[in-house]
Amino acid sequence: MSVSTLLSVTQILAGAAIMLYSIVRSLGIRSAVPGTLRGKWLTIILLMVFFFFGYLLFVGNLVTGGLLPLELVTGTIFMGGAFFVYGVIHISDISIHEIRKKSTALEVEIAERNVRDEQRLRHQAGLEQLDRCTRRLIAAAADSPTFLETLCSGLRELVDADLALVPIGDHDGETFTYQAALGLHAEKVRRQSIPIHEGGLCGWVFQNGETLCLPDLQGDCRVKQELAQELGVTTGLIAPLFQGDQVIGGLSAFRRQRPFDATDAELLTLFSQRASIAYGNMKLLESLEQRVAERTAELEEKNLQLQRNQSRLDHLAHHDPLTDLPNRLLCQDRLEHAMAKARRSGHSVALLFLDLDRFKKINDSLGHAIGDRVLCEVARRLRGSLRESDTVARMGGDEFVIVLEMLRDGQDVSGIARKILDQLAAPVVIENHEMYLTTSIGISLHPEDGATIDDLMKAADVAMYRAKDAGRNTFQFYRPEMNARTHELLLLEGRLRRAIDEGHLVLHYQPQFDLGSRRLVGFEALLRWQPPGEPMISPADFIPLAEDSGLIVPIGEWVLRTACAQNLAWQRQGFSPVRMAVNISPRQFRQSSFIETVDQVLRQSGLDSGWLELEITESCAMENVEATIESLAHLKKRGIHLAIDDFGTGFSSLNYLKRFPISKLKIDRSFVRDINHDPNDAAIAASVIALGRSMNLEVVAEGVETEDQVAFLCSEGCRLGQGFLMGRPLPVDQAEKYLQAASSAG
Ligand SMILES: Nc1nc2c(ncn2[C@@H]2O[C@@H]3COP(=O)(O)O[C@H]4[C@@H](O)[C@H](n5cnc6c(=O)[nH]c(N)nc65)O[C@@H]4COP(=O)(O)O[C@H]3[C@H]2O)c(=O)[nH]1
Repeated sequence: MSVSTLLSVTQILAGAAIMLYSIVRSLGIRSAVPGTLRGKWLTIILLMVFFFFGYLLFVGNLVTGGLLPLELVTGTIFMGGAFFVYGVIHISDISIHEIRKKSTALEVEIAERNVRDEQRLRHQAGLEQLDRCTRRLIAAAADSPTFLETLCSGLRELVDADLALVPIGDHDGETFTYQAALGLHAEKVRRQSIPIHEGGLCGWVFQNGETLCLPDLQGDCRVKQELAQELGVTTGLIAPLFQGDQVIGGLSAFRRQRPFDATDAELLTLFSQRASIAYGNMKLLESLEQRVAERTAELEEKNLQLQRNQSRLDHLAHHDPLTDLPNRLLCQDRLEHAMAKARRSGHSVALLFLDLDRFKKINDSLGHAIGDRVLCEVARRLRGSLRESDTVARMGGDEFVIVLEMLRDGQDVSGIARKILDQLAAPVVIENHEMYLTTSIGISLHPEDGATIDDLMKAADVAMYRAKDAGRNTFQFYRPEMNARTHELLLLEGRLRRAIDEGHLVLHYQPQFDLGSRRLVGFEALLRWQPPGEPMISPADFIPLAEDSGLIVPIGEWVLRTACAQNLAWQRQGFSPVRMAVNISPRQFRQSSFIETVDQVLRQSGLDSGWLELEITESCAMENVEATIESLAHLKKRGIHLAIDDFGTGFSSLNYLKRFPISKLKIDRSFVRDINHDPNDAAIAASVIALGRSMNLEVVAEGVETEDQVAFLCSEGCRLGQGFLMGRPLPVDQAEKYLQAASSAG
């Protein structure tokens, strides 16, 4: 066999083997072709070369008529065909494999891309949800509870949790409380306080301040397994809430299925960051609001206080602080309204002016504290006697005013005035002191007695003085002629002032005797007002006026000076010295300069103080007893004699009497007058005499007009007397006759 035949046979056999292999492989047997042949393009090019070469050989053979042996051509063609078959089969095999491979890779890629897309979508949706939740949070930032509830519901929606919890750290720093809880068994944990170190996942976040995603709770030591089982949750996610660097709470979410993943964790982290800021803002707002609320409350309280103070001030401005009755201001206001109403309705208004009789004595003898309580009691009784619509006001001191509205006639007023007198008649008992009060009431009516407040007040005042003149404890309606009397008094005051300046005042002297021996023992200086060409004016008519106007002070000093000078003059004329008694008015006695005045008068006149006797009335002595005792002591120290005048008419307390450094009591002439006819007067006179004797005091009976009176007085042991029987008050020249008689009698 030739080489070419051998080559052809070999080619045919190799081609057949390759074809067989390719066919078998194409039937499913894995290719054992070396990897280098697997290159698709290389295989096709090789096939094309072999096939083309074979074709050229074949065509060349045909054309040239057989340049090459047929076997070689056939073998080459067969070989090329085999390779072609192999190539085709192998390429298709390679392509299918590659396609399969690529398709798998593509599937994986598509799956991955889907997952990524899904995650991106979920992330995107989560972000949108996050924005919505954040907006809701900001909108809900009114107060902590609302905020935390909104936060919790946002958390639940954001990560689709079955249970959402918002633990917030407590003030103690040791515990936290589930301030909000939503979802599965939320009520079990809501408002529960738990120590941080026992707080499971929530406790963990307080300690670590990080987001923690636990796809599977089971077996994790940070989780309270029993609780997780009880709640039926399998996966958890928690993120911290911060304020500055400090963890102040957390957002925790749990699900029963579908483990939480990184997207959830990322969303929750973002949400917790925003929630931290919103929570901080809310807290700031809350504290601001609280401060505003506190400040507002403080201001409201201050405003209230201001209003209370204002109304208290208003009240004080219009009420008497002692009795809480309306004061003068409010009274005038009410009177004005009442008058306006009366003008419209045709009714009358009555104004009652009340002045308590002798209230000063209570005040002076029992002290101001008791005096004040008496005034309160009077206020209470007055208020109780009248209708609610009537006004009772205190004008000051012991003066009260009553305004009665809508009256038909004066008859109504008389009834009310009587009722008031009756009400006040009941004794007032304060601290064991039983006091009997009376009052004098002056009444004026509108429109009859005055069109203005001033006129009405003046009219009621004038009527009140007439009630006093009429014996007190009564009421008087104003009458126009009363004004004339007031006018008269005003004129009198003017004239008295002129009388002092022009020397129209003179002293008369009334002798005082020893009733037994009828020996002259002294004189009492008595003031007289002698206007030129007019009848003499009685001291009883002008002394009260002088007392009220204060003129009594200069007048009294003049009397003292004149009486001392006269007594010394008589002594210098050679008459036997006698004592000169001078009346001292209460106002004069209360002058702080009184002792000084007496000293000065004695010094200037040169009269020995032992020949001067000062008389103060019983009521004057009892006004401010301690001051009286002190003044009397000073006078006594100077050797001046002291006598209590009008004894028996006042309310002397024996306790005080024995403390007065006096030497004489003068029985008031009202008791002496009926001494022989009225057993009461006789008893009083006898008692005063006995009292004087027991206290080692001289007793002088005033107003002795009959021998019977002398006999009675002597029988009771009264040594001294003064009266028309033995001598009237006389001018100097006539008084001297008594001195002459006494001197000549030796
Ligand atoms: N019916 C009657 N009356 C008699 C009798 N004996 C004396 N009198 C009057 O009784 C008054 C005695 O004076 P008095 O009690 O101190 O009462 C005095 C005294 O309180 C006061 N008074 C008089 N002069 C002064 C004075 O210089 N200063 C002060 N402060 N008061 C004076 O005026 C009051 C009245 O003085 P007078 O009118 O002078 O009235 C005198 C006198 O005239 C009598 O037998 N029958």
